[in-house]
Amino acid sequence: MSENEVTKISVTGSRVEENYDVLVGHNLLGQIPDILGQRTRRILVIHPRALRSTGELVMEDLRKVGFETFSAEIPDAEEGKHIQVAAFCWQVLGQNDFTRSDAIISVGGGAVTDVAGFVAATWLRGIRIIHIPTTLLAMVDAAVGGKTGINTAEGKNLVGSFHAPAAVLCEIGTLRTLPEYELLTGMAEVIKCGFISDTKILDLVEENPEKLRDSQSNVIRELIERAIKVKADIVSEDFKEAGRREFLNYGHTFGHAIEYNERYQWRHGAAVSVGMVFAAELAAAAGNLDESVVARTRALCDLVGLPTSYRGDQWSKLLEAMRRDKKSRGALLRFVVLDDIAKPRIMEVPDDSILFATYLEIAAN
Ligand SMILES: NC(=O)c1ccc[n+]([C@@H]2O[C@H](COP(=O)([O-])OP(=O)(O)OC[C@H]3O[C@@H](n4cnc5c(N)ncnc54)[C@H](O)[C@@H]3O)[C@@H](O)[C@H]2O)c1
Ligand SMILES: O=C(O)C(=O)C[C@@H](O)[C@H](O)[C@H](O)COP(=O)(O)O
Ligand SMILES: [Zn+2]
Repeated sequence: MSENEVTKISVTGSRVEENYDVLVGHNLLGQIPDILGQRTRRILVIHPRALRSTGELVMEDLRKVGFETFSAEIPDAEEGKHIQVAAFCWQVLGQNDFTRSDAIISVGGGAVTDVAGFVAATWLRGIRIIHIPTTLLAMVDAAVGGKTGINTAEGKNLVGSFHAPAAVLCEIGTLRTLPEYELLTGMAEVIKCGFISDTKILDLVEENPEKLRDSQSNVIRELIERAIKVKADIVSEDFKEAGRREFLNYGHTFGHAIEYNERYQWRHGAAVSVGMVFAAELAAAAGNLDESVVARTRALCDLVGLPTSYRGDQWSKLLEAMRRDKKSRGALLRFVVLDDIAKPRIMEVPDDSILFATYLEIAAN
């Protein structure tokens, strides 16, 4: 594929507002006027400080084609996924008379697309948002499926809504400034898509370890597109997570508990990496997954430089956090597990003892 080619991956939900395109490539901002249409006058660009200059470039481009622009600079990473940050954005929208024909653009990683998406979902009960994800993780996952959310004192992503974006513009060039560790944590969600659906992703990662640190490589581009296709396909079928969408939560029950327990000092992708090893060990302990898949999970995460173990003295706190997972039903914990690669299913765990035994498998000494 030539570097300048733009790839379009469509999400095709059952309702009109659940249909949108994810574009991957370079120089995509020119698409914005067509996506928003002629009635849009005002655009709020939400970004963290680290993306200030990118946000300014986006606003400059928008002004040139006649939009009135405003910006909301928000705290970095998980600090941004807070109700007070949403309230600050609502204030900017209110003070500048944003109407239902106006729009928001998010510029940043998954934390920004999550909170900006939540602001868009709630302002006037819903206005349009275009995501410009600037991390690998946000390109392949956070910006794509219309899940928006903020954290509360009790847990991760406990408040949010489903609100599809008008479009997602994955400008590959924005990854040039992304620190290497952030690129690699994004690989956790890419590998997740490999385990739940597209085996070729796992082969590509294993065969090209040296390319994984080069955000502009053809391998990263192919991984981005394959992971987006996995997510777009699932979201098209089950936008509001009534069934198959739960598979996108592979590795997240334990992963979110780590993030919460670490007060968000661990990156999401790093926590999901340990969570995938936990889920693989759980399925193996239940006698449903071959040990070779557990070993492959550990080897892939190791290859990418992602963690595969966690502190061994935190069980009761982790279990308490996992009870608040959205897949729980009453006292019943539910995990996404694999019967094999690309064969995910839900496992209901009525008894904590198998979970504790699994915890011992991933506990660091
Ligand atoms: N809604 C969903 O479906 C979904 C899916 C996956 C993850 N998430 C959420 O996404 C968040 C994790 O996203 P993330 O890993 O992108 O982390 P992040 O948004 O915290 O960004 C990581 C860091 O990279 C910096 N950064 C971002 N882009 C940059 C760039 N181009 N150059 C330099 N620095 C840059 C950010 O400022 C931040 O410090 C979590 O909150 C997770 O819950 C949501
Ligand atoms: O899109 C989904 O659905 C996912 O589960 C994708 C996950 O990677 C993502 O981290 C999501 O935010 C987790 O959602 P939650 O419902 O467990 O909060
Ligand atoms: Zn995730």
